Amino acid sequence: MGIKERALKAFRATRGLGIPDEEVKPVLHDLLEVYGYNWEPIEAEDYRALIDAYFEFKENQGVEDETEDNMENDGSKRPSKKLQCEGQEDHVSSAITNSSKTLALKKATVPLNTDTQEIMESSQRCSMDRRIEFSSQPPDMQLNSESKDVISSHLPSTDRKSTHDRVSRAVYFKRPLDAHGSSHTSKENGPTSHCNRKLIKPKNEQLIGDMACGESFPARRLKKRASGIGNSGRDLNEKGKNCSGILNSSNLVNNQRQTVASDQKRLFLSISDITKGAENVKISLVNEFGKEDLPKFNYMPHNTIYQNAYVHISLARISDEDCCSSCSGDCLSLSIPCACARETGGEFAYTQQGLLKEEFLDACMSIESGVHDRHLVYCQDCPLERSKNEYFPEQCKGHIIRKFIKECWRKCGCNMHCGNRVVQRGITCELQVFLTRGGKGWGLRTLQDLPKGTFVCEYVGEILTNTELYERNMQSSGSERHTYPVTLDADWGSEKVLRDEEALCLDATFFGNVARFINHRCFDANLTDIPVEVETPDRHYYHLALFTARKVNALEELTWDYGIDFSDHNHPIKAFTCCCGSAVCRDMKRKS
Ligand SMILES: C[S@@+](CC[C@H](N)C(=O)[O-])C[C@H]1O[C@@H](n2cnc3c(N)ncnc32)[C@H](O)[C@@H]1O
Repeated sequence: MGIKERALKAFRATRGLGIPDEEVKPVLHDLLEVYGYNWEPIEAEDYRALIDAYFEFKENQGVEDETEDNMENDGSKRPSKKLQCEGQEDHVSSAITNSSKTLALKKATVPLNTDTQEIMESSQRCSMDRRIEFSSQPPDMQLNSESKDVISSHLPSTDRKSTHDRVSRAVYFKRPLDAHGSSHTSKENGPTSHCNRKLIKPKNEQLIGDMACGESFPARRLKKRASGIGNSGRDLNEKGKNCSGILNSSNLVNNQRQTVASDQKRLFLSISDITKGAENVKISLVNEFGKEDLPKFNYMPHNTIYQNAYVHISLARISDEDCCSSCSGDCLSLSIPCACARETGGEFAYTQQGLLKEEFLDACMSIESGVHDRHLVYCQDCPLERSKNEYFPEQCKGHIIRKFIKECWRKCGCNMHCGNRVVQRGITCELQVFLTRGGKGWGLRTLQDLPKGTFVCEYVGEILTNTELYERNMQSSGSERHTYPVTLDADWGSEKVLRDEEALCLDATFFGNVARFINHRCFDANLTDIPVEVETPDRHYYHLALFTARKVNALEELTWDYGIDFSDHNHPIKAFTCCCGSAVCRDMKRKS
């Protein structure tokens, strides 16, 4: 592997912990010097030595700053830095001092070059006369074998006011359904008063407050080098035990790692993989503020039926018209779109690069925004309305007729690398759950630049009938309102009569994937959701895939317009006060 590639991999690893590249670069420089430009000890154990050196550096930097101030004032000695965590102090500095694994870094002889190229150059300049004292063993940052799962140990304490969506997608509702069968009347020219969105071209969101790692460690070059960067030999597990319930209340999965830094009494909590190995990629979680409990849910990479939902998956149900059995290889290389593409409106939705075609994406977004024709259908016997009561006193507000993507599947003759199989292959982007600022709780961000049309993840949850969701909501107390259900109503406009067990939603409250962390943004969200048919032609069940609506930069929060009508005061469930920060926020209450 080339040096550039190695440096990039190192940045990727530290980015996963919310550490900005600019800050880790000088540390990497120093470490390379220390290890005689041998990358192996740096790369070992997921860059443990580098991560530890970085946090050591941050601590020492703080100590240095304090010392310099103190010495200027009264000439006193450097105070020992103590870990402070929710009111408790942990004498980390003594652990560092007493450690037999002290790494004495010699002062950097290379200038503060901070780009990869410079790291390459200095790496190539490797000289042999460096006198280094260090232990080859990186510190043990891993939690012990008692550790299991921190995710399931805490309930989120964020203000989880109940939300709703009166139109379709992200519907937050609770209403009983006790009748079977429905008929729909298309009223495409009917009123579109509620939630009547205009098409607003998504533009770069201002990153106010949500680039958490950038804020915690300001992106500035490190002017001072710590004299004692390196292995501390500190026992983070011990520290964890001293650090309130967050770390000791549960067992952690072996490969999950928590880092606690005493940076101005701030708790820096990090979990390396909330998916517990269930996805193709690891998805980390960081909390730099220390004021939030961990989310409590079970990570699940695929939708799963809770109980009564009717989702019939069988090869026999897939007719010849619903698959491309005579294809082979990659369907995208065909001159004539295959049968699956014909289901997607006569052409493939994806490009050779695996992105959503711009025209397809724009068409989907314009349908949702209603800039052209909103394609609403109003049910005469809406599954949500069937049992009108105090929870749903109004008439059906209409459902958007949406464009579907149809992916190739098992009965098709093509292979798994076929370009018409994107969503079914799962998450490939580098994502991170982080604690947002400004009242939104946890959020999701990308750690890499994402071009427009990138598949990010699907919205995964328990498949519930609307009745089951209603019953769930009835059982939950006011403070535990479910705020994660999404109605699968993209095909409710068809002539098909929907039985209760076919009127479905996805609830990610207890079981779900990373999409449950995606916050709402009015109008100009950077993600959009598109229904995807994969394993069954029955469109009352489908996958809800989230794609980038524009180019999204690394570290930007990923957002999705839930479609909430904040002005609908009649709705039984009060929407949350929107803190999306969009210039076109629909929550007038918030604006005023
Ligand atoms: C699907 S969850 C998103 C993840 C959530 N922030 C968390 O901490 O788990 C939806 C909930 O997040 C919060 N939320 C999402 N978007 C918001 C926004 N723009 N303003 C305020 N709260 C928001 C609301 O409490 C909402 O009920």
